[in-house]
Amino acid sequence: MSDLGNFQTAFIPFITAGDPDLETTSKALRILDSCGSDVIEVGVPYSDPLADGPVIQASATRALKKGTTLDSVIGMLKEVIPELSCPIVLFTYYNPILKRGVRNLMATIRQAGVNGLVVPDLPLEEALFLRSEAIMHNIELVLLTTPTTPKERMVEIAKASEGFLYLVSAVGVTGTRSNVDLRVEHLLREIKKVTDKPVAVGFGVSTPEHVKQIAGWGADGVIIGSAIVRQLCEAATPEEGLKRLEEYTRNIKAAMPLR
Ligand SMILES: O=P(O)(O)OC[C@@H](O)[C@@H](O)c1c[nH]c2ccccc12
Repeated sequence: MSDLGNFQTAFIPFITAGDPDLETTSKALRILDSCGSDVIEVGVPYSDPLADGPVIQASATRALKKGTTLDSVIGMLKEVIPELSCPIVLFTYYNPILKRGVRNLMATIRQAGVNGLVVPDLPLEEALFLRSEAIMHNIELVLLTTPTTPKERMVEIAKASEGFLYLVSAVGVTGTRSNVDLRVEHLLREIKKVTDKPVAVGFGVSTPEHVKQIAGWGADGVIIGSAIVRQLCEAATPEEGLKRLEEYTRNIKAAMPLR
């Protein structure tokens, strides 16, 4: 994944697996892929998503109520990944990994065809252990840095992150904001001084204007989660949700500037 969109700022959508159901998720993955997503983050629903705002929390709750588990998500991915052209990054909190066992998880997701992993609540001290296990299984562990991460810690995170670096653009939880935090421009400049790895910006992004602004500041990729999840969950039926998803994704992709 270290070659995010070479000629165009990369579009990285996030989707909660199992909301409204796993069959719709697999159809949504095909749509996101065919509409030109460069990487897709697939979220494993979790009961205590501390970093998530109301939209993704509600999405995880619905998926869990449908009985979605780490195993059923991996089973669905194993089916659909061979039909996709873009890499898949599994998104899970740390607890389900510890319960399953790090080595077992890495081997299982690799075998399913997953390329990368994001663990939002992973402490940096434990990231290095997880990173070595991930590398052994040819999985890229993507790390996150935030507007409040101290400079020296951000340098360590940038060095250790595989694939790309996730720059969280805003303090707080996920969820669409009306404006992108202007500090992102400075943060991107600071990060680009210490690493040549691609940097993708997420949190609060939802409109073509946001995307153009972030790309104009030099981001290699833009991550959109809550606004993607809303296309599906605000629709009356899964079919209508998939139509809304396709329309929204084409809109955003069209706004991605060439670099
Ligand atoms: O929902 P937003 O504001 O578009 O932000 C992306 C975010 O959803 C996705 O990357 C993500 C989902 N859950 C997370 C938890 C922590 C960090 C990031 C995430």
